[in-house]
Amino acid sequence: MGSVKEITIEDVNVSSANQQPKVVFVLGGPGSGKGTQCANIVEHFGYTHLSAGDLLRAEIKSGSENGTMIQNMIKEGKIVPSEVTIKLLQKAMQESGNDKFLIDGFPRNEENRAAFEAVTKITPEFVLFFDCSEEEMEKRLLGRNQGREDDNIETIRKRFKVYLESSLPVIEYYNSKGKVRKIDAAKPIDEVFEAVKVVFTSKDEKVGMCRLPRLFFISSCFIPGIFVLRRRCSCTVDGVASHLWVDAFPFLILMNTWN
Ligand SMILES: Nc1ncnc2c1ncn2[C@@H]1O[C@H](COP(=O)(O)OP(=O)(O)O)[C@@H](O)[C@H]1O
Ligand SMILES: Nc1ccn([C@@H]2O[C@H](COP(=O)(O)OP(=O)(O)O)[C@@H](O)[C@H]2O)c(=O)n1
Repeated sequence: MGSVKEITIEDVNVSSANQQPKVVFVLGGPGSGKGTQCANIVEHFGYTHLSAGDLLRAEIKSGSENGTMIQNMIKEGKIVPSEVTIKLLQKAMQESGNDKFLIDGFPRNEENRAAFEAVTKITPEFVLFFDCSEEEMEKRLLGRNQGREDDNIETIRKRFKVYLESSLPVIEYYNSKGKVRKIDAAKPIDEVFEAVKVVFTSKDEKVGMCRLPRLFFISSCFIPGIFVLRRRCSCTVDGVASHLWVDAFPFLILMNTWN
């Protein structure tokens, strides 16, 4: 742990100066489908997927000095101290070369949340919350077959308890700030992704042309039309322009609100 230098937000690779990395937290119970949907989001929307659990498991494998502690915590379904997980996340962000991140399975408790915001000064764009019943999650975890030490019924029950007691309050915190985008994760994988796509392409989340420039852009398309109409109708510029504006105004408003 001591070998990882303290990284600040300035160290994280961003596409342009003074621009904060865009972070989406992906939360939900164990087995709700976070990892599965993150893979789809990466493919369609160009994010880098950072799974806190995967980073911790890689840290165990690397033989780091924290390995045994992390392994014991995961076996017990407990939450690893924030300091460890945040350093792994920061290092992965720095090495990615991207500026858009899906942070999956983090923050898992209030300590994770507050420490991340304090250290990185990053607040998430939004929180993608996969809502699923325990019964369905248990079935999925027992059938996951990835050889995970924590996918046994005893540890699964402990993870559910930690999720209810520590992770749900974090989701509630972001909900009170209007940041939660809730997805019904009990549906089949394709249907869940359809709902996810709606979130990522909605006009509130999309990074695109903002309203005012868009209005000017659309309006400017009408200027050549005014001259064509004027020639055809041989009437004054003012006359044609006022006609056009009156007729086109509702259309322009519609275009400007449409994504
Ligand atoms: N919508 C779904 N319906 C059925 N099975 C799913 C669905 N989403 C994921 N799974 C399966 O459930 C298991 C857990 O999914 P995973 O994405 O690893 O969950 P998480 O990252 O939230 O723990 C995997 O075996 C995965 O293939
Ligand atoms: N922020 C995090 C994320 C995971 N973890 C640990 O890693 C385990 C597995 O997390 P995960 O996100 O890979 O898997 P799921 O429990 O979501 O299926 C958790 O049960 C915790 O023990 C943690 O301590 N802190």
